[in-house]
Amino acid sequence: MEEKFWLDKWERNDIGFHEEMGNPMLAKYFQKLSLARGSRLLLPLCGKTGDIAWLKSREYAIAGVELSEIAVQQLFEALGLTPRIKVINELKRYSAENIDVFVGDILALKAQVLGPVDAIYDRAALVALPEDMRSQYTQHLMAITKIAPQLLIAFEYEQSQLAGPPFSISSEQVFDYYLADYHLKMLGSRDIPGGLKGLVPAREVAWLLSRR
Ligand SMILES: C[S@@+](CC[C@H](N)C(=O)[O-])C[C@H]1O[C@@H](n2cnc3c(N)ncnc32)[C@H](O)[C@@H]1O
Repeated sequence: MEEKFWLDKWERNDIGFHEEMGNPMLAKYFQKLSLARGSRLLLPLCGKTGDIAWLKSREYAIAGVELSEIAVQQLFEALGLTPRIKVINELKRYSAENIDVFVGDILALKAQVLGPVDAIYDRAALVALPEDMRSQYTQHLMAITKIAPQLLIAFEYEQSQLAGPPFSISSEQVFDYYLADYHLKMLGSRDIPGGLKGLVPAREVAWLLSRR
């Protein structure tokens, strides 16, 4: 997907993927990451997800990365936080207590700029990227986090029935991207009520990725 595709979506407020109240699978499976309070989580391609408020209210620290500055402004507004804003090379960093969100392409985020993270929470990030970008994304994500454990939430559906994004990610694809570096466990799945975009039967699948 071109950057413009996503920036235009945020301009038009065409954000059907956004879950104001957060994702139910986060609440269900978060404890599988076994993180101590105060741990820092990276949310790649974070949009303005309600998951951030859920995590912050439980005293976890957040690092997010998002292309759209509109999304990041709206996120800080929703959290009731006034950001400190700093330009760091091609990125902008919006920060407040226990939260840093980088505005720009995740591929431009370097490990030293991100800082240490204890885990990754990927909801609708891997599935947002077309196949030809995914290996670069997964390799980069592992490189900047030293292969931090992940809770990954992906969609599975019959790809021929709908053009992504979100794209369908099969178990085989999850293995292809991550099996060399992580132990993979499918934690569970749920049918999307009414189907994806109300059109195609689909399920949301939660995976736990633990460093080998
Ligand atoms: C499907 S949305 C998911 C957002 C969020 N994870 C959620 O659950 O609501 C994908 C998001 O990734 C952002 N995005 C797409 N490509 C990106 C990139 N290369 N770097 C950073 N963010 C990106 C888009 O602007 C969009 O907000």
